[in-house]
Amino acid sequence: MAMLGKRRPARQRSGVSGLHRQRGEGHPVASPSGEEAVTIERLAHDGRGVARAASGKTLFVEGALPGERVEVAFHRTRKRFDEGHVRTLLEPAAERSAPPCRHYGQCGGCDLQHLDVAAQREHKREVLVDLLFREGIELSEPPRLLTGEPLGYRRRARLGVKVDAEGNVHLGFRVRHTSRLIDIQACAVMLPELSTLIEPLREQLSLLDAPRHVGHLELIAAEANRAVVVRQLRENPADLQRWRRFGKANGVAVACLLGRDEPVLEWLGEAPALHYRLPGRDADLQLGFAPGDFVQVNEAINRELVRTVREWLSPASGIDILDLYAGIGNFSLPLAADGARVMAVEGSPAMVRRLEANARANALAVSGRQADLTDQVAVTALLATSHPAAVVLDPPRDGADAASRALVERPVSKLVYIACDPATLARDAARLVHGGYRIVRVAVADMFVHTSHLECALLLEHGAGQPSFQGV
Ligand SMILES: C[S@@+](CC[C@H](N)C(=O)[O-])C[C@H]1O[C@@H](n2cnc3c(N)ncnc32)[C@H](O)[C@@H]1O
Repeated sequence: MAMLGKRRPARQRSGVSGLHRQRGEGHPVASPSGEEAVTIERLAHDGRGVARAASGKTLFVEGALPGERVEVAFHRTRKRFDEGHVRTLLEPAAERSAPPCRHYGQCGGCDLQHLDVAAQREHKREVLVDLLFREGIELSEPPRLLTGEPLGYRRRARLGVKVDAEGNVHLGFRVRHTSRLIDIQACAVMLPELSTLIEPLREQLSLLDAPRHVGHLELIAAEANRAVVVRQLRENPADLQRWRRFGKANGVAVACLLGRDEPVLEWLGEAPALHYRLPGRDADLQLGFAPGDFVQVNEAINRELVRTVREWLSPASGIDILDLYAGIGNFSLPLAADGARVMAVEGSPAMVRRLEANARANALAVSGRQADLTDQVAVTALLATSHPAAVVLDPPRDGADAASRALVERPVSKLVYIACDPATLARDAARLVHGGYRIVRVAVADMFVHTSHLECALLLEHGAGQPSFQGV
């Protein structure tokens, strides 16, 4: 039986990771046009190509892939590295793929569309492996990949709204690294039923008295309906009336998030029942949510993630599980349906209420608690009072520094750690492994296809006995 997560002294590996160059060496040369031409050696964690510049410095190149010869346009010089983008593609890599979105290259949303999807996934696996390696954890098996459809997967998106000096209204996403908006007509990674709202929304904005008072629009697709949340910075009754008409004409629920400092949500019409479904042991589970609640953005991958957590914890025997950073019960409810007794802890009081309502609606005995999980004393107290056999930990990007310390102080037999930031996951995993846990399963979920972001999950075990890793 292989040990998946092995401790070794932490050391730097390569400085960058991901796909490695396939041909040529990284020597810089001056091209006939006088631009600097380089061969890309590998992909950085953020999806940029990495080469060595003529100056000897490391060069990060947006839009470049390992093995490619590219002419680079420099846009920033720093002390230890330079940054640029591809001016001319001299020799493309075999993995280069035609970006599926017409806004690629300008829109800052998807930075990996030029890379074949299978290679994107391989890169994401390597990023996680590399980050763990740098923390002193060497995996003996590659992470399991959880994949879904590469396009049309986003069930939520926030579009920026800006009015320029000429009074033209812009609706779209930010240009990478800037606050500028690029107008978009459609989005290839949004669910089609959301993407088709973009043009009607642009037209609607142009009809408003005060489009400058709209900060952004949030588009939400639920199981049975669609909603648009208008971030309305200052009230305008005539515009609210226009939004009501927009909702009726387009078959979407419209809400206003009104006010600057402490905005209040108001539905312009009957509040819709927003929910999504998850498979449960005996029947589907229905999870209600409200705008502002955290909801995993990719429904198919979320289902895979939930299925994986259930499989790893196999809670049919009625074990006690503590779900930390529980949201509206995305993991708590399916685990409770499998037979576990779940205590679910979440920081947002509104989401705790929603979680409890979801548990009641699905006839499941999940107890909800509100707590700040960045408080180590609070997490230790939760572990002491609930005596869980297993913990699920799904923190935001900052990771779970306090919770991982508490989990070392009061170990549990099984711990599933889910993360949208692999760097903070690797940091916390190092503490847990140092504190006596072993990594026995690893998964990378391609939740954000065509971007360099990744979701990942670890199963860690504590206590006697060898880990029972059986392959991916
Ligand atoms: C990545 S989401 C995961 C939610 C849920 N597990 C799911 O899969 O939908 C992280 C959750 O942590 C909550 N959160 C953020 N900071 C927190 C804190 N300091 N204490 C407790 N919960 C917090 C957020 O409200 C959010 O629901």
